[in-house]
Amino acid sequence: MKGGLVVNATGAVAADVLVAGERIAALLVPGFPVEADEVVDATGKYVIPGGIDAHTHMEMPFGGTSSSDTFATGTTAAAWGGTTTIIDFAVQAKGTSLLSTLDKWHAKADGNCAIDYGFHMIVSDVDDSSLKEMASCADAGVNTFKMFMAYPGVFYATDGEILRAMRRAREIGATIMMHAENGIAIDQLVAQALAEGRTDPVEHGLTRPPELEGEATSRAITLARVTGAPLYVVHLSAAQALDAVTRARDTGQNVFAETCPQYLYLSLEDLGRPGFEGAKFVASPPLRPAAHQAELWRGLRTNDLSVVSTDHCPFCFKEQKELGRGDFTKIPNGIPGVEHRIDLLHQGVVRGEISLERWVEICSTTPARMFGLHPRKGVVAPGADADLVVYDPRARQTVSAATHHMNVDYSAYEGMELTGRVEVVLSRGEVVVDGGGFRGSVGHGRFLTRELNQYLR
Ligand SMILES: NC(=O)NCCC(=O)O
Ligand SMILES: [Zn+2]
Ligand SMILES: [Zn+2]
Repeated sequence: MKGGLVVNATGAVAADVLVAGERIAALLVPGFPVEADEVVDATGKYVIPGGIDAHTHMEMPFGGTSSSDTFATGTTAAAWGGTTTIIDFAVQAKGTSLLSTLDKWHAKADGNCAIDYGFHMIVSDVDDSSLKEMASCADAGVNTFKMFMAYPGVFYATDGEILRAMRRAREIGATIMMHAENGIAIDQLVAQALAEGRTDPVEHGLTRPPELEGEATSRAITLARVTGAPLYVVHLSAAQALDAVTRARDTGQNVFAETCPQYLYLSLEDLGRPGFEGAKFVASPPLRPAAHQAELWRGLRTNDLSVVSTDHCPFCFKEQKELGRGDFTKIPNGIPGVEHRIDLLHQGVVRGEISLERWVEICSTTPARMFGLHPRKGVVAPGADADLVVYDPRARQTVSAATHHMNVDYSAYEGMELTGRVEVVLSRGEVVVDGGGFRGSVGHGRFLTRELNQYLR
């Protein structure tokens, strides 16, 4: 790979990148003579480590349907967008074991991914047997466990259950990931809305106010402090929640948080689009009033938000979001985005919200460290996997469902004009995307057993 500007979280340098097999062999002074079978011209472009999307939901069962990307289609779309690793959520169905859940997710994903992948585990039953099995999951390379303070009757865990799981996480060196919304209070607001005949998609946002995300985030932080467990707050959307994370981090507590592109670029106004259009934007936590966005960008700059993941959870507008016409509570929750995270965050660089290095850090390096993949992933350096992206910072593109590769019939970012585009993508040394074409193969992606959170060492 010749002529590019190699951008790592630690700095940018003009260098040629020599790949041998699946790994990066050397960074060379530009033009240093070397024999190579194939040369990728990166002149005038950035060479960055492949993106790591630490929060996706492929083929995820939800409300009687399933998210519309399979591991094959979703990981292919991710590759198009410069993401070379995903970490997806295995979902424990109530009454089943964590290890059988892992088997189930392996059966879906193994041999079907175009890029490398790992799993987190959603714990739905907090009982003696699940708590015991958390250690076996960690041994199997899955040491991050998501819990929900929302969705009573489905995934919801009580404070007592959260406390127990956190104690166990602390014991085995695992991290608890939290969906922090006060689901009990939300259910009351939802019941009131339905009783008053308020059924449109915008009600999804109005019945999940940001204060209830702030409250749940504070509570999760308190429980984590009491148990000494590290906490990773997923899909943080509200300024109130960010305040709580900032305060905890200022005291030195091991609290980390991610946000998602939808919370940086979309707002409650989108949920309120005319007719049933708003259903395209239903996810939990909901999109917030636009004023929250500046706070989230601030959090990304100050590292109070450490990671940007997509929470990619696509449901087709025509057949799946439709399930909630006339009752917003039945709209499957989730927004597609795995293909556009790198490009959307690059707009932050273009607008001066974040530096070039910070873009790489939040999209690749920190997720690699947070989820035990560094230095194999997340860095352009000798010895690392040759997961590389040649990024053209000056190309222009318009996002559209007509041209995206995700298996979903709409784009939440339809018509958005972006500066910058992924040009070439390598996954472990194989060219998987080259200009206008996909050259990868489903089945190339390997399961990644993950080590401990490297911020805790
Ligand atoms: N976020 C969302 O609405 N759907 C995916 C499941 C989750 O992350 O809570
Ligand atoms: Zn969640
Ligand atoms: Zn999610």
